[in-house]
Amino acid sequence: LTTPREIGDTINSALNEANRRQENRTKNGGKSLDQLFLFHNRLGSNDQMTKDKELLDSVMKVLQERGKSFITMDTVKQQLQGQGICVPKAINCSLYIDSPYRTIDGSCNNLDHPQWGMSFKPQRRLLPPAYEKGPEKVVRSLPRCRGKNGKPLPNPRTVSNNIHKSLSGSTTQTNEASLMLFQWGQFIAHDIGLTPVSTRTDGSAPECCGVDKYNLDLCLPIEIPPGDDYFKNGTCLNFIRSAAVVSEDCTVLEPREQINKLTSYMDGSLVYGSTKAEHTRLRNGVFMKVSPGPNLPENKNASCTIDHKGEFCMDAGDSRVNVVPSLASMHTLFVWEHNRIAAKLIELWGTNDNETVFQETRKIVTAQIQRINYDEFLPTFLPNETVRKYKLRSLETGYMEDSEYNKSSDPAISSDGFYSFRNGHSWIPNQQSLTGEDGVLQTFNVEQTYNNPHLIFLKNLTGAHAMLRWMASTGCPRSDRIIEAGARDKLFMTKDGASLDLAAVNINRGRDHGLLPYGEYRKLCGLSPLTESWDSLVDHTPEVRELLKNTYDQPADIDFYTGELSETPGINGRTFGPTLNCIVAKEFHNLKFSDRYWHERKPPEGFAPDQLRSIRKVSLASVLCENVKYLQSVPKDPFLSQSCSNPLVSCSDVPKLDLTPWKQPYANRPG
Ligand code: HEM
Ligand SMILES: [Ca+2]
Repeated sequence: LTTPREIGDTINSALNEANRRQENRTKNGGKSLDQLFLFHNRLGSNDQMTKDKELLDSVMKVLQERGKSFITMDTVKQQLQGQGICVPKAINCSLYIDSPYRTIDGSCNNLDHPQWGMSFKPQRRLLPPAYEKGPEKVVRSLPRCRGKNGKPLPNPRTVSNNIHKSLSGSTTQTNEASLMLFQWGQFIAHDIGLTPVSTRTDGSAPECCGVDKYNLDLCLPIEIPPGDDYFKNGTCLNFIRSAAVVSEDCTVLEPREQINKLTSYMDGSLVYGSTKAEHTRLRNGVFMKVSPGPNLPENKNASCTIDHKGEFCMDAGDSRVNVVPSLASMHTLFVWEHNRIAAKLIELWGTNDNETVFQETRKIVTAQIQRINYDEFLPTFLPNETVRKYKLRSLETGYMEDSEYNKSSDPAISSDGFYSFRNGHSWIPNQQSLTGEDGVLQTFNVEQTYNNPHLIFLKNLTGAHAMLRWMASTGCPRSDRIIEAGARDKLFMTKDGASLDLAAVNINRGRDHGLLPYGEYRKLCGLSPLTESWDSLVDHTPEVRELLKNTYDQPADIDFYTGELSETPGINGRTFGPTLNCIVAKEFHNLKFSDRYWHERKPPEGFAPDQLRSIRKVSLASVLCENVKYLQSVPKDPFLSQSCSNPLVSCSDVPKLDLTPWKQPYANRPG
C-alpha cells in the first residue's frame, strides 16, 4: 500500500467508519445520567470545530486499529480539508452593516471581527493562565495544582468545608435584597455564558471517578477527604474538565482556552437561542412557542425528572432552563413578554410582515433585559462608586456616543471574569416556594426541585406566576462566602441520594481553567498586594484570615474563587468585597461597550429618540405587572425586600412600556 491513490482510499474508508461512529455521538451524550455533565452539555451537540477535530481523531484511531498508523495526521488532515472538514469558514457581513437587528448567533456584530461574541467561540482572559506543564505532545495545559512552594493545593472540598460552609445550620440569614437578585443573576448568566465540558470521542460522559480518572485531558476528580460531615468516606465527585478550544483547522490551542456555547452579548439569547437551529425550534412565526398555560414549550430531547402525568422537560434559548423551577419561571416571564409585545405590534401596525414584527419585538425585549440588568440588578449588589467608575448605569437622556462603542474590544466573556460572576451562588436559597393567589405559601427543599420542574405544573399550570410572586416578596441569602447547604452539600441530588458541592466544583473549575490565585487579581484591580504575612489580607476579617491560614500554606496560594468571595462584605448584606466588585464590573463594562447593538446606540442599531424614551421607563416591576397573574402590587424596587423605604406600589402606578412610538415599523418612518 504505497500509491497515493491507495492511501487516499484507505483514509476514505476510515472516514466512513469514523462518520458512522459520530452518528452515535449525540445519542450517547443525551443518554448520560451524570448531572454535572448534563448541565454543561445538555443535548450533546458541540460546535463544528470540535466535531471536525473529533472526526479527525476518530479517523486516526480507525487507521491505528486497522494497522495503518504509518499514515500521518498531516496527510489525513489534507485529505479531509479537500472535503471541507477542518477548513476555516469565512463569514460575509455585507447584509448586516446597516441592519437594525442582530444576528441570532452573534456574528457580524463587530464588523471588523465578525466572529467576536459569536456562540461557540473561545473565551477571553483578564490575566494569562497558570497551568501546570504536562508532557509535550500529550496534554500540556494541566490544571493548576501546586502552591508557590511547590506543595499541592488543598483539596477543594476541604476549602469548601473550611470557608464556605454555613455554621448557622438550616437558618439562612437574609439581606435586604429579594430573591429576584438571586434569580435575575442566574438568568443573566445564562444569557452570556455556558462553558461546555469535555466529552469522550463517542460523545459520552467521562467517568472521572472511574476508568477515566487518570485522563488528565478530561478529568480532575474531587476526592472527598476523610471525616467529611456530609459526603460518605471514600466518595468522589465526577468533575470533568472544560472542553478545550480547537482552531478552525483542527489544532488544539495552547495554552488551553475554554469555549462559550452562547453569544456573549446580552442579546436575549436565553429566550431566542444562540444558534439558527435552536432559534427555529423555539420560534413560532411572530411569537415564541409555548405549551398550554401558557408555559414554556416541551423539549422531548431534554432530560429531567418527571414525577407526575402531564409534566414535561421545558425548552428555552439556554439548555439549563430545567435546572431549578425558579429559573424556568424567569424564562417563562420573558417568553410571555415577547408574545405580549408582538401581539401589540401586530395590532398597531396591522401588518403581516412577520419578520419585522418578530425582530422589532426581539429588539425591545433585549433592550428591556439590558436595562433591568444594568440599572436595577447590578446596582443592587455593586457599590455606587463601582457602578460609576465602570459606567454601568444607562444614560438618562440622549444616545451613547459613537466614540464610546469600543469596536477594538473583544466582547467574549472571559474565563476568569465570568467565573467571578459565580458570586451569585451565595444567593441560592435552600427552598423553592410558590405564593398562591390567596397569598398562601407552599414550600419545597431546593434539592427536591433540581432538574425536576414539577413546581411549574402545580396550581393548575400557573406555577411560574406563583414562583415569581414568591421571589418578589422573599429575602435573599446574604452576599457572603457562605454557600447554603442546598447547593454546597445537596447540589443536583438524585433519587439515590448522590449529590455535589457547588463551592468545591467552583474552586476546582478555577484550577481546571488554570486561573491565577486571588492575589494576582488584587493587583489587576490596583488593590494592595499580598505578602507572606497573613495580615496582608486587608480585605478579610481577622476571623476569616484565620480560617484561610488554617487552609492554605501561604496567602499567595489562595484560590481566586475563595479569596474574592470571602472578602469582607458590605454591611447591608448585598455587596461583596473590592476584588469581586472590580472583576464583575469589568466583565459587565466590556459587554456593554463592545456591543454594536447596545440599546442606547443611535439607529439603525438603536432606537428612534421617542422609542428610547419609552424603553427608559421599563423596569422589572413593569414586566412583572404586565405579565404575572393576580399581581396587584410589587415592592417599588422588586430587587429589594419590601420595607418602609421600599413600600408596595400598585401595579397601576408603575410606569410601563408605552408602544405609541412604534406606530409604524422603523424602516417606514419618515426621515
Ligand atoms: C439554584 C441556582 C443555581 C444552580 C443550581 C447553579 C448551578 C451551577 C452549576 C452546577 C454550575 C457549573 C459549575 C461548574 O461545573 O464549574 C454553575 C456555573 C455558573 N453559575 Fe450557577 N447556579 C445557580 C445560580 C446561579 C446564580 C444566581 C448565578 C449568578 C448570579 C450563577 C452564575 C453562574 C456562572 C457565571 C457560572 C459559570 C457558567 C459557565 O461558565 O458555564 N449561578 N452554576
Ligand atoms: Ca447572549
